[in-house]
Amino acid sequence: MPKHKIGIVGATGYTGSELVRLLIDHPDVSIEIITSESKAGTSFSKINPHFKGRIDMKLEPLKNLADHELDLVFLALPHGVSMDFIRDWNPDDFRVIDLSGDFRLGSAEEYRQWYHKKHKAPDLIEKAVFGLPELFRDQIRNARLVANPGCYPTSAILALAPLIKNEIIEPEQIMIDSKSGVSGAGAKAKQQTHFPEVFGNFSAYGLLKHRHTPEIQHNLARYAQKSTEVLFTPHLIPIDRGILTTTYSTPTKDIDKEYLGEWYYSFYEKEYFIRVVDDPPNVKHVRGSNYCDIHVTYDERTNKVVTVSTIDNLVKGAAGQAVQNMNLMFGFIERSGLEISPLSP
Ligand SMILES: NC(=O)C1=CN([C@@H]2O[C@H](COP(=O)(O)OP(=O)(O)OC[C@H]3O[C@@H](n4cnc5c(N)ncnc54)[C@H](OP(=O)(O)O)[C@@H]3O)[C@@H](O)[C@H]2O)C=CC1
Ligand SMILES: CC(=O)N[C@@H](CCC(=O)OP(=O)(O)O)C(=O)O
Repeated sequence: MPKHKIGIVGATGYTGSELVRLLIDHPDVSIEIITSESKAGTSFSKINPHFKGRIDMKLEPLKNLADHELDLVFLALPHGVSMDFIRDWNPDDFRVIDLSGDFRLGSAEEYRQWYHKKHKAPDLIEKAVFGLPELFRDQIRNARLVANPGCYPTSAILALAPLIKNEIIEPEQIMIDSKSGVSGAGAKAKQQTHFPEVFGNFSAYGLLKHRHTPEIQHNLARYAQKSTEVLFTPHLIPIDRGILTTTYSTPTKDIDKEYLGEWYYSFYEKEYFIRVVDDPPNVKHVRGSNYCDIHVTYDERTNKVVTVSTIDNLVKGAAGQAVQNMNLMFGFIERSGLEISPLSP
């Protein structure tokens, strides 16, 4: 079978480079074009010397996309920039997986409220499918536009879905506390992510107003068909990649700890990338891989269900999940190109 032709827009960024890393070894696709505006004309391996001899192709400007007959384009662009591209896109030309947050929420109004910008392609919001394969697999298969989830929402939604689906917890009293490595903030230099600011430091940010709050609420509600409310606090920690998320929720009924563990095992039994684990996982257990490790327990003293989950923000939290979505959209084996063992220690 001829290989499917793909393009990666924003290939100089962290998630774009990670897409290149995963897709050069994918058996069923060929990378036809990788783009950058600032580094167009430069070879990819010149910017990323670890790819020398692996992928030396030149970065091209976005406008060259039209010179290629593509089956699918990954957009690894900042939010706000993605919707400019998608606004002018003809869905009959190629399918799109957007790694930004532009199409993950429920409406243009919600987008304006949390992103503080007017949405430029509001009619496409409803047509986009939230690309969390474990929960929305059937819709992803037929989608022309997939909104790849944010990294924090991936770790939180996967940890909470079994509890919400089976009405084990109150869906409107959920606390979520997440910690992320610095690559979550992207490759562009910013003061908050500058080495002297981050090294030896640990800080909370985006308190009460981080845009992943509605993303988690909206997509959990969409999955479980009930309204949810979460209080989400992200933190920046001095590691390069990885996210650890802890959730606290109140049970709706008496809880049997053993039943809880068994329910998680059975809920994710067929999911290759979800590992339900007996002890709290750490970020090195998933580093470089597409796994999400999840631990669940119950505290009788405070009557709270607690989950701890970990992902690599650039893989299951971004590029790996995008490849998993592409595999579904093209009818490939879902884990094709993603059977990567974690790098720990
Ligand atoms: N980092 C992470 O862990 C995660 C990121 N995401 C999302 O994925 C997307 C990409 O993130 P990330 O890779 O971290 O970001 P980076 O800042 O590392 O990279 C952004 C890329 O976008 C390109 N770009 C920036 N502005 C423009 C523009 N105006 N026109 C065209 N190209 C532009 C840059 O190319 P150049 O400057 O070379 O032209 C660069 O290749 C974002 O929406 C982010 O929120 C989602 C989940 C996790
Ligand atoms: C550490 C850090 O800064 N993380 C990013 C989240 C990365 C991500 O998933 O962002 P999108 O929703 O924009 O795709 C942040 O909090 O903005």
